Amino acid sequence: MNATEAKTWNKLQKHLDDELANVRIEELNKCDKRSDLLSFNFDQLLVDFSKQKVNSNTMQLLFELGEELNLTNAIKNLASGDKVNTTENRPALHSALRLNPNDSLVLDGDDINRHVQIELARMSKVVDDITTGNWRGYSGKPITDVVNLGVGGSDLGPLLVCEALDEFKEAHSNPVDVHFASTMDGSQVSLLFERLNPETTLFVIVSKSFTTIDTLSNAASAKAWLLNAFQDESIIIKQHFIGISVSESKMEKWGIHPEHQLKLWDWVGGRFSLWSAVGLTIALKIGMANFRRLLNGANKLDQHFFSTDINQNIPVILGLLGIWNTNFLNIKAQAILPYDARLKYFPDYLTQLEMESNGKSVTLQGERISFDTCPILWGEVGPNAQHAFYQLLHQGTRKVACDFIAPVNRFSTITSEHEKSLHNQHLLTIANCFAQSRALMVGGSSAVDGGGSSELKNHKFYPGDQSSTTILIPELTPYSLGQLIALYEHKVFVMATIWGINPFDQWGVELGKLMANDTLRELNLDSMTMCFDASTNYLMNYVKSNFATFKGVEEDK
Ligand SMILES: O=P(O)(O)OC[C@H]1O[C@H](O)[C@H](O)[C@@H](O)[C@@H]1O
Repeated sequence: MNATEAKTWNKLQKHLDDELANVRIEELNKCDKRSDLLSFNFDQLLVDFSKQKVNSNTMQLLFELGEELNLTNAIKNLASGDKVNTTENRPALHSALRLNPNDSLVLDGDDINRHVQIELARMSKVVDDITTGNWRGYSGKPITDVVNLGVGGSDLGPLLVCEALDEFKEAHSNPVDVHFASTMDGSQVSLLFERLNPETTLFVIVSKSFTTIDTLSNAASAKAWLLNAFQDESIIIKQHFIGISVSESKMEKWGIHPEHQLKLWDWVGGRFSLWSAVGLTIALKIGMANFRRLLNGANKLDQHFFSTDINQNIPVILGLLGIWNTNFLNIKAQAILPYDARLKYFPDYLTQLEMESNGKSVTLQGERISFDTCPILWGEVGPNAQHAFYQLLHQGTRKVACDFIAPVNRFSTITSEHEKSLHNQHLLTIANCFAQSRALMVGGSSAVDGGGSSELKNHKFYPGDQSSTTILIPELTPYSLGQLIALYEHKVFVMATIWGINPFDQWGVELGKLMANDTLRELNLDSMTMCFDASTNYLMNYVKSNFATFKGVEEDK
């Protein structure tokens, strides 16, 4: 059944028109009992939905919509390894990557947790080898720097977690610095080549498919850079490259030594893969024990998602409210606003997670859909965004749903003046977080109204009534971060289920890649042999005829 054909869909529309269309969120918050209905506490998470434009009837109807569209069943199917990724005919079992070591999950007669645990043990050995100084570069020196070469899901997850958990850096006997290079343009690797020492640099080629040109071109440049320093290719590849992929044969073909190949499985989507060996750089930075804590946090949230009734299920509610905002309140944009600079990559991570998963317009049955799916999602560290795009949130013409995210405790050990000052900075940040969500809700003009004529007052008027959710964690730790990420993973699935789309494929990224092949071939020719469209022809001819150096160079074999 198409979402809009659900009886409850129409009921929700009617409920909005009858009960809420002319009610401001601020009005709804005049009831003290609101938090009983809309604030949810689970383990490390406090999720407060009370600044959403809903009342108890809305919630009831949203749960009914979930029932009508078989949400509980869909969750069960996801958890048990059904082939929910229908266009690729496979399960989506990222939750299996964070099972407890003694759990079992049988798929096609095979306990897949056994494979997961074996791979984690292999990953742990690699971490040990590197961080104890056993792993040596070509000249016999221990590794000092590890570069993650990957893009999309093979970059954003590890990057987010490494940046967020920098304070959990483990004191190894041979500590290493981790770096990330993703872009195909070579800018990032070229900077690293200037800074790093080839003797002590190890590259981790992370690519689920091991065909992604962005990553393979960075890897080729890395290999060339190393060979420039030391000419024995077999030693360079063996001692300076690790591969992480589903495809052992492709890693093999590239030359990755079998012991330096770490594996994931095709039932892990790229943007859900940080929990696997794809998280090697995370484990190198924070240690295997902390990596396990990250998995445990996510696992705890999985258990909540898989076993809690939908009316108490936090990812379900987050997803259902996403549907309400998108399809009923007509809110087409979602801002992610962490009030902690350690979470600076969280908006980028969620941009891929949500937009690549749910940026779809075809149902699971292959029919075009007639309603909106994933909103445009973006974000920035909240306090900085206050000085950048909050103007639009407060006074623009568009509705934007906002997620405010903050750890409650920070800088709480106070033994010196500067720590006291840092602690106060944290309180200031939390005050801003709460004040901004409130200002977005209540709006008004009085507080900043300096008087003057009525025309002048307009520019000081804040319409308010912007919907937001506030998510608090006690503090940012591997465990709480695991829960936070898993919360959004499951929210994405909930929204996809209601919309009836497949969140686990990404066919939309293929066309541009194909076209880039022809384009590159033509750019390498002296004159064009193919006719593209007028605009592209013009651009191609412009660069070819005006920039003499603009052509490919033969790479040394
Ligand atoms: O891990 P890889 O196979 O190299 O894929 C890297 C990324 O590129 C693809 O084009 C997809 O858009 C992403 O979902 C994926 O994470």
